[in-house]
Parts: sequence; C-alpha cells; structure tokens
Amino acid sequence: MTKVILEARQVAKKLNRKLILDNVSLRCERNMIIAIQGKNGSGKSTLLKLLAGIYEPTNGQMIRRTRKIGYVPEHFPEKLRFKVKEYLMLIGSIHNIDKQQLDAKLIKYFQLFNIEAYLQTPLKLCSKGTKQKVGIIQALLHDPDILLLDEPLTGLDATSQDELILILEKLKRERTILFTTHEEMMVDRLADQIFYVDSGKLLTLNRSRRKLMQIKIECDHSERLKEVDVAFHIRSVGPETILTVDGEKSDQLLLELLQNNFSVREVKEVNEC
Ligand SMILES: Nc1ncnc2c1ncn2[C@@H]1O[C@H](COP(=O)(O)OP(=O)(O)OP(=O)(O)O)[C@@H](O)[C@H]1O
Repeated sequence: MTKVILEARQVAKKLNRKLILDNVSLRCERNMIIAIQGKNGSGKSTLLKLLAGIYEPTNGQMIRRTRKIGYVPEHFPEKLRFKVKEYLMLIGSIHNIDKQQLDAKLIKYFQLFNIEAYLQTPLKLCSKGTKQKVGIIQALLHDPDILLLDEPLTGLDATSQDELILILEKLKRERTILFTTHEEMMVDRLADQIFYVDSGKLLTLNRSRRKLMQIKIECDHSERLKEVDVAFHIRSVGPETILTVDGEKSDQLLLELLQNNFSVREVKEVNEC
C-alpha cells in the first residue's frame, strides 16, 4: 500500500482569473497529521478544496490515490432543520452504510465526541462546538483514508477548542488528518508536519514534531536515576520503568543507563509520553 494518499505537483489555481495558489507541491502520507498555516486570504481553504477534489487545478497535477476523503468545510451548514441523529443517519444512508454498521459507528462517535445529550436537537439550534463535532462525524462515517478539516477551531471558545483537540488527539492514532488553522496550540499538540501558505506559495516549516524515544528499563531505581545527566519523563508500569526522552538525547541517555548498569528492555520511537 502506497504511503502517499494525496499529492499536489506544481499546482496552480486561479479563481475568477486571479492566481490564488502558485507552484504548490505537497504530499500527504498515511498516518501523518499535517497542519497548514497562513494569514487570512493566503489560500489555505483553496488548497484544501483542491486536495478534497472540490476544485481542480488550473495548472499542475493533483493525484488522489483514494476516493475516500472526508472534508469538513470551515462553515458547516448553519441552518439545517434536521436533528443531529437524523442528519447523521441520512449521511450514513447516502454512503450506503449497512444499518448495523452505521448504528455501531454512531454509538462510537456519539461517545467519543460527547454529544449524546444533543441527538434530538435540531442542528440549527446546536452550539457552534456541537455543529463542528457533527461536521467531523459526518466526514468520518464512510471511514475516509484522509480527513481534511478547514479551520476546525474557528468560533469555538477555549473549552470547546480544548475538547476538540483532545478528540482529534484520540483520532490521530487511527487516521490521516490535514487541517488548516490559525491556532498555534493546535499545531503544537497535533501536527507531525507543518506547512505555511504565503501569498499563494507553500513553504515547509522546519518545525516538524520532534521525535521522542521511549526506553524501558527493568525496575525503578529512582535514586540512581537522579545521577543521569539527561532530562527525561519517567513513569512506572508494573515492574518496569519507562523513560521518555527527546530523540536527540536518546543515545546519550542509553549510554548513561548502560554505564550505570541499568537493564534496558526496549527502545522505541513514540509520539507522546
Ligand atoms: N471563488 C472565488 N473567486 C475569487 N477569489 C476567491 C474565491 N474564493 C476565494 N478567493 C480569494 O482567494 C484568496 C484565498 O482564499 P482562501 O479562502 O483560500 O484563503 P484562506 O487562507 O483560507 O483564508 P482564511 O484564513 O481567511 O480562511 C482570497 O484572496 C480570497 O478572496
């Protein structure tokens, strides 16, 4: 299975004869979380619509290796008279999802997104946060290979923003996600790769998420560990102690552990402590 799900090759996009994006190349790889940042009007939404297949490029090539793309626009339809559950059932039937499977998915997502209290509320009466959650659930129902989110935190208060980021943190273990945002916090907490759109050009930021290494040692010698001269995060799991360290410092930590006669059981790369 190829790693690249969507790819833009030297893509340009004109809207009403105005050049919005120019010579943009981007690869979306499976299991990556990609953030697109940029000022208002720089072309982020246009890029997302190109990736989603809503727009076709004026020049260059868009390669979509899947048809299963989940897209959530910045402004989810505001005035739908459907109730939340009714709407999601309708989307499920549009995708021809088997009734039993759909029920199971809805139960899973209602819990994950914590919207059980609003299933019978008409969408037009839901809060912005609930609407955004429903927008993401409708995009997830057909198990997309990639989820494209256009400014998912826009208009949400701090609590709702935090809640949505937590949900996306859970989803990121099983999904490929690309999102646009103005929120640094969202980028810091979620993104593996960061791009910046500036006047229609795409720049890669050298701020890819730092790698963490996890080192399992046999038992907790917390006193002796104090002598190790590298910063790390520590937690105990049964008879084992797990040390998580910045990837660049992992060799030094391993060396110090071995020099201090710790018994190392496993070393692996991880995304979080
Ligand atoms: N249909 C259109 N016709 C002409 N110009 C358009 C059209 N849609 C968008 N634009 C222009 O394209 C530029 C990029 O718009 P886009 O919505 O992609 O930017 P953005 O980076 O997503 O902005 P924001 O952060 O404000 O959402 C803007 O100058 C916008 O006015």
